[in-house]
Amino acid sequence: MNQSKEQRILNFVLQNAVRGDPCSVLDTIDKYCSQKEWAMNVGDEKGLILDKTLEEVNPSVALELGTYCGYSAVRIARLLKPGARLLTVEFNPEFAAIAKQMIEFAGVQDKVKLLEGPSEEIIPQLKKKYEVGTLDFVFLDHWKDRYTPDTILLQECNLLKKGSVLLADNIIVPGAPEFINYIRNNPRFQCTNYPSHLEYMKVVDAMEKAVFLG
Ligand SMILES: Nc1ncc2ncn(CCCCCNC(=O)c3cc(-c4ccc(F)cc4)cc(O)c3O)c2n1
Ligand SMILES: [Mg+2]
Repeated sequence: MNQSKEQRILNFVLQNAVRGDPCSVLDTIDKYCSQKEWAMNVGDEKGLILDKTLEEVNPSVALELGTYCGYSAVRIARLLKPGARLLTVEFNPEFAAIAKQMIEFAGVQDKVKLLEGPSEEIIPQLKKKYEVGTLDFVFLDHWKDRYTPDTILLQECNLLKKGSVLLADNIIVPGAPEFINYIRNNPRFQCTNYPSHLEYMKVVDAMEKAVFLG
């Protein structure tokens, strides 16, 4: 049974990156996915926008929707202050297994909790089952047509507070037009667009930041 692309990415990291060094894991994934096989990691260019947003917010509790191979989970966790934590949601069991190993190899497992399941099921469990009060930061990188319903669900579950920051990937490609329409016309959010490029490609993409005004 031949390997999946995600397994090949993990193996390349295990063989070429430095265990316990998150930056080397990120650089190694970027090297593989730009030179050998494209994959839907947020990547190095949009990754810098993610980094800058995280440094502004300095979250105590962060949520990621769509873990994939764990690239952005490692990227986020490496910037978290002591005691801060990331909850990351992935419903594909094969991807979750890959991401778990990636997160452990990078040495950020103590900061990251990987939750397996669809966001629509996990979000309503965050307060009681995962002892979340409110979320300081949410990275949306899962099904693009789930960005809006999950943003509404986060509000309904009282998981956002004044100042909570959402950052959404792939505003142009694959695109999240319904989310953009929802969030930019919602007076409870202050939006900022960050033009960029699709990971590892010369294709235009963008990220959208939305600050919850309470
Ligand atoms: N509800 C729920 N709950 C939890 C979940 N966990 C996973 N999922 C499903 C996530 C499925 C993958 C989402 N990501 C993308 O589709 C994506 C695609 C591209 C892309 C592809 C081809 C192109 F030609 C160009 C661009 C680039 C990106 O950066 C992307 O992030 C969940 N869903
Ligand atoms: Mg993405």
